[in-house]
Amino acid sequence: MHVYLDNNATTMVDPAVTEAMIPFFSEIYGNPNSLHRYGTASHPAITKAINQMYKAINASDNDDIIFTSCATESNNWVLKSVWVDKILNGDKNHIVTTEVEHPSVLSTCRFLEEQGVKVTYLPVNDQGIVEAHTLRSFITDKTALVSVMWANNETGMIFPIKEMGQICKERGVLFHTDAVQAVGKIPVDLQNVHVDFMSMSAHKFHGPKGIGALYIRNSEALTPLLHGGEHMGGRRSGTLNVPYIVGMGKAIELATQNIEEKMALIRAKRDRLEDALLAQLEDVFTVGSRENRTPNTILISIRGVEGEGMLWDLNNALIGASTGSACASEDLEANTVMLAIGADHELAHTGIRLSLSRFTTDAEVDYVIESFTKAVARLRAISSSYAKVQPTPGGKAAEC
Ligand SMILES: Cc1ncc(COP(=O)(O)O)c(CNc2co[nH]c2=O)c1O
Repeated sequence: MHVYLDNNATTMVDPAVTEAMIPFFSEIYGNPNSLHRYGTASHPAITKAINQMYKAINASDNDDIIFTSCATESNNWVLKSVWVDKILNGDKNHIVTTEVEHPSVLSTCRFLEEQGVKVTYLPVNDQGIVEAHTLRSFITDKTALVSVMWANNETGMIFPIKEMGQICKERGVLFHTDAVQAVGKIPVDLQNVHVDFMSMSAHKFHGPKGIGALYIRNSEALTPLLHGGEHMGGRRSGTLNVPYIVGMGKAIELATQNIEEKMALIRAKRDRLEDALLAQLEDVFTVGSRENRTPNTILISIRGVEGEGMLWDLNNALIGASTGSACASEDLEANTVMLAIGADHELAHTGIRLSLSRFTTDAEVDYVIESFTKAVARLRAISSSYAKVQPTPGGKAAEC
């Protein structure tokens, strides 16, 4: 049985999305900027996709939603262009973000530090999130932007974006959220949450890879990252990727339709899997409370079992998962998020991320429970470092 449980990395394109995209590869393929019929023929589909995007996040007509090549571009665009607009050409010099952002935010912030920008990386608590109130003491009159992810890609932990957006609004500071792991997984209602910029990525909710978007509230001015061609009203140049725009619109419509019902179905499977692993294995714990986690994600730490080794054992059982930790040459890097929440270095090497989707079946969950527990037993039997630790009083290793 093949089981794909790495949906936080990327998802399968929903067959209905593929079907919607196909006509725009070889039937309606004109350049949308062309004035002739072959170009204008794609306009209704582009308009429909844009409307699907607006509806899915409850954006208002005054807002902009600009298609990009990916969320990495969207994140780079906001950070670098706020730097140009508010720091190079303004009186600000400071950006606030968190320690556990995606590399497309963290690496861009480190680049900006090399250009002289002051960047504050907010620490996370033992749940892996930043509490909203801590933001207040780090915002200064020189702060140009606060950038905090809506949900973390490794833990699934959901950040208090509504509260943080309110603080930024009160202080007159621009607020960006990388919502890649939230859109299509949990409700995102921008009439109810104040953000100035929001990054999205289609391949996280069963759309194609290579298309993302940036939401801009009230069409806020933002220097383009890409110039030339005046596409998207001059906000982002480059010939529109019509099939992928159509795909993103269809995917976000499907992902957000009856989202509460979809969340409940995915959460039930995730919780059954998590409960079984915690019940059947000793010296394991999962990161973060389920109540404050995206419904599809488990980050489980298995004492005495190297994450990469577990990954390959699962791979041999035809199960696709991830560790979240990057391997560098023969030295494995510890999971940075687990280090950030306070796990010791040994434990931070043992994280396995399991991320389900609406296509995950009960039979697949049963197969993963059986395969996962067998793999742990096999690897612990040959582990030189695993010494059965005394279970915490009252039984299993506590949830972190
Ligand atoms: C929070 C977050 N932001 C940005 C990105 C980048 O999006 P893209 O540029 O459209 O691909 C990712 C991809 N996250 C992951 C990619 O692989 N494993 C992951 O967790 C992400 O999880």
